Amino acid sequence: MRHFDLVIIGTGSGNSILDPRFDDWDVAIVEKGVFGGTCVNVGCIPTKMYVHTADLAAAPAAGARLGVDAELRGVRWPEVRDRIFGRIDPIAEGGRRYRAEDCPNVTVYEGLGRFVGPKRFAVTTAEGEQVFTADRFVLAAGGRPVVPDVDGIERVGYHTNEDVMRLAELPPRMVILGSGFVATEFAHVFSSFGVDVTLVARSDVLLRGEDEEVAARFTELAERRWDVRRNRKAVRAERHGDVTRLHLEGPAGAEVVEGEALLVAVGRRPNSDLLNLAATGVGTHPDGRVVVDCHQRTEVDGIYALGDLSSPYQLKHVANHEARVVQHNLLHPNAPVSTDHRFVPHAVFSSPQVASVGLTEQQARARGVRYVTATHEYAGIAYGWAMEDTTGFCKLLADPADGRLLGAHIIGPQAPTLIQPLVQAMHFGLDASTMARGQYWIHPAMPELVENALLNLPLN
Ligand SMILES: Cc1cc2nc3c(=O)[nH]c(=O)nc-3n(C[C@H](O)[C@H](O)[C@H](O)COP(=O)(O)OP(=O)(O)OC[C@H]3O[C@@H](n4cnc5c(N)ncnc54)[C@H](O)[C@@H]3O)c2cc1C
Ligand SMILES: NC(=O)c1ccc[n+]([C@@H]2O[C@H](COP(=O)([O-])OP(=O)(O)OC[C@H]3O[C@@H](n4cnc5c(N)ncnc54)[C@H](O)[C@@H]3O)[C@@H](O)[C@H]2O)c1
Repeated sequence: MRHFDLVIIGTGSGNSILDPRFDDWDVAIVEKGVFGGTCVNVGCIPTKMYVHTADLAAAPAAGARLGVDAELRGVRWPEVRDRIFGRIDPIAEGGRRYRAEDCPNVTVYEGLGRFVGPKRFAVTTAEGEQVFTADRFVLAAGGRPVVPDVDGIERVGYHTNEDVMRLAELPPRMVILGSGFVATEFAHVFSSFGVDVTLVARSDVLLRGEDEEVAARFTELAERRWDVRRNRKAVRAERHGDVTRLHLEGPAGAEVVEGEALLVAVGRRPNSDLLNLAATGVGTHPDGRVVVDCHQRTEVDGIYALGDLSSPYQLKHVANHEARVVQHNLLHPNAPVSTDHRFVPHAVFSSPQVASVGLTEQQARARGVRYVTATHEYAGIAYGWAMEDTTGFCKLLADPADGRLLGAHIIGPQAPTLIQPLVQAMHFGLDASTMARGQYWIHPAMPELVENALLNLPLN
């Protein structure tokens, strides 16, 4: 039986571990699907290529308020789709070819893999079952969309992020089940392209993980744009010809929403259940995440895990960071480094955009943390006037004792870019007053939003 120095399961973030320092290691890479994983193929990259295109499609409608009468004449969906995947698909194929043909120390196994004993792994490939052992494993098997338990849903031909970006044509109407990142980003994309979107939320607000004021503002704005059904439970799905009907239960009783397409976006679960981890003794949390310590080590010596398989964050920048930690710890097991998950930011590329880092106000309250808070609106800065923005704001929470930031939340144009200096301040322990007063802020640029929010904090 073949024995490797290292086996990597999953070619998303796991594939980035191998660099020239591993050239004298005998390595196997296992992939059941498309090379490159979620981010490049069905996640971050294509969605943001669609979001940018959607922002352009939505711009004419936004111009009227400013006295510019532009018109959207159409969106050439097949062209948009083929442009995007014309860039994406060759990356996956190139990545596969590089590992399979140009890396002499790497053996690629294409197929579903699982443990069949302690540090013993089997892959079902086109050539049959391959079984091998290794000293070290990196589990980077990611996650997959959750499909809720709704009667009939398997029969109606629902979509997920894995196929909705490749639709043959735009449907006239789309029902989106869910109200988080994926639901609100695709609602923006498809509605900007002219699709009538109905969003079905189980919760009272959309983006319920955000700071309460941000979630409330986002929900209010979403209701102006989409048909939003909140506090609804989907109970049954059925297909009539080209139309999918989703039966809901809500505060006002039973109702039905319908569309030519149904997109399911109710969260993702780790792929740990595919790996038969019990055979090698790797443990999982009740939600399926692989248990790791601060060095990304599982409970079994020599087996590491990273990314969506083990992380509560399900974000690519977190998976990348963890992959770098695993890379170091494979090379230097006696001097391991730890992951730093203190200030993990995220952004939702919907419309409006949302970005956040650190504690929300409801978390600060629940944890009994002492905090002061301040808000500044885009309408209160010069560039916000230029845009005639009336809905966006930046909200900060800070520690009254030392002025350090505890949390930052932005809803509005360029939020994912505007938040970055606040992420930096939190990481490097910069207090709000020094950050606001100790540097120039370009006038009249958008970061003046952050400057003013910092100055508004009631600190000594
Ligand atoms: C629609 C969407 C948009 C997103 N946008 C963003 C964004 O803008 N910013 C952001 O930070 N994050 C975003 N994310 C999240 C981000 O994509 C993930 O956090 C990240 O890609 C996880 O990387 P990973 O390496 O852990 O897993 P993956 O990239 O999912 O890689 C896991 C790989 O393992 C393979 N695999 C699984 N099980 C097995 C097995 N048993 N045998 C063999 N192979 C196996 C899979 O086929 C897959 O290729 C988005 C996610 C989605 C769904
Ligand atoms: N911009 C980004 O960084 C980005 C974009 C997309 C996805 N992601 C990552 O992918 C993960 C998955 O995204 P997601 O949007 O699928 O999950 P999510 O956790 O963001 O949102 C899922 C939503 O679905 C709701 N829900 C759960 N079950 C439901 C049901 N049966 N019916 C109706 N609603 C239900 C939940 O209340 C929740 O609000 C995210 O948590 C995020 O980490 C990130």
